[in-house]
Amino acid sequence: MAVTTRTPLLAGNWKMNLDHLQSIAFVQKLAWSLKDANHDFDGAEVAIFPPFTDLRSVQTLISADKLPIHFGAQDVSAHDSGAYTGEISGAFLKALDCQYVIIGHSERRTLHNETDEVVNTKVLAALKHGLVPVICVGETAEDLEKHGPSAVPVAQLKAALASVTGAVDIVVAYEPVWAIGSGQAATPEQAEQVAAQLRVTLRELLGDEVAEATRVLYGGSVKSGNIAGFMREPNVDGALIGGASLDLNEFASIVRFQKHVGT
Ligand SMILES: O=C(CO)COP(=O)(O)O
Repeated sequence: MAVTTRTPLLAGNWKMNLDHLQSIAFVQKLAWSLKDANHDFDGAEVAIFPPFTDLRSVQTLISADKLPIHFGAQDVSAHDSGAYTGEISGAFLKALDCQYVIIGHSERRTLHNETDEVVNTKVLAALKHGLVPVICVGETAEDLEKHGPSAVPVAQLKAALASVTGAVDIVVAYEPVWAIGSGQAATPEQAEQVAAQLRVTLRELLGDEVAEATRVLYGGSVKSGNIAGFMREPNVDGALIGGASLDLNEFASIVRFQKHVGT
C-alpha cells in the first residue's frame, strides 16, 4: 500500500464575514495562538479564505511578519479581464499572492446558479493563473436519498475537471450540502467513503501520481469536538471549516489536530 505524503490542510472559509480590519486582528491572534502552542506548520498547513476586500491587508500582514499561514480567495472569474462588472480575475488574485481559490462552493452553486460548466471554466481559469483550485463537491439530502452518497460528488468532480490534464496541483473538498451550517456533520466513515471514491475518480482522470498527491478535505459542521475523527480517516486530508473558522479558539483547536504524515 502506498505511503501517504500528503500534508494535511486545515482551511477556514470565512464566507462573507470579517472586514479587512477584523481580518488583520484575527490573523495576528491566530499566528500568536498557534505559535504559543508550538504548532508544527510543516506537519499541517493552515489556510484562510477571507472576503476579497480583506486580501490585500492579509497579504501585507502575512508577508511583512512572515507568518506561516496560507490564504486564498472564495471565488474567481472564468474570464481574464474585460467588461465583467463585479468579477475578479485570477490574475489579480495571483498578484496578491493568493495560493488557493475556492471554486464551486455549494453556496455559489445554489445562490449564484453556478453550473458544473461554470465551475469547470473557473477551475481552468485558476490553473491558468497558477492558483490551486479548491474544488467543492457535495450532495444534497435529496441526492443522498435518491442516489446514495458518492454519485453526485463524483459526477461534480468529473465535470469540474473536464479538459484538465497533466500534473495539476488541486485540492478537492467534499462538503455534503446537508452538513453545511447545519450542526449535523457527516460521520468520519461517511466522509471517508466519499473521499475514497473521489480519489478513485482522480486516479481515473489524472493518473496515480496526481491522485496520491491531491488533498481531499471534508467540510460541513467541522468543530474542535469532531475534527479528530475525520483526521483519522486515510483518505481525508484535512478540513474546510466555515462557522468554526470565525472563532479563534475553535479554529486554533481544530488546526492543532495533526495527522501523522508518512504512515
Ligand atoms: O461551507 C463550509 C466550508 O466551506 C462549511 O461550513 P460550516 O463549517 O459552517 O458547516
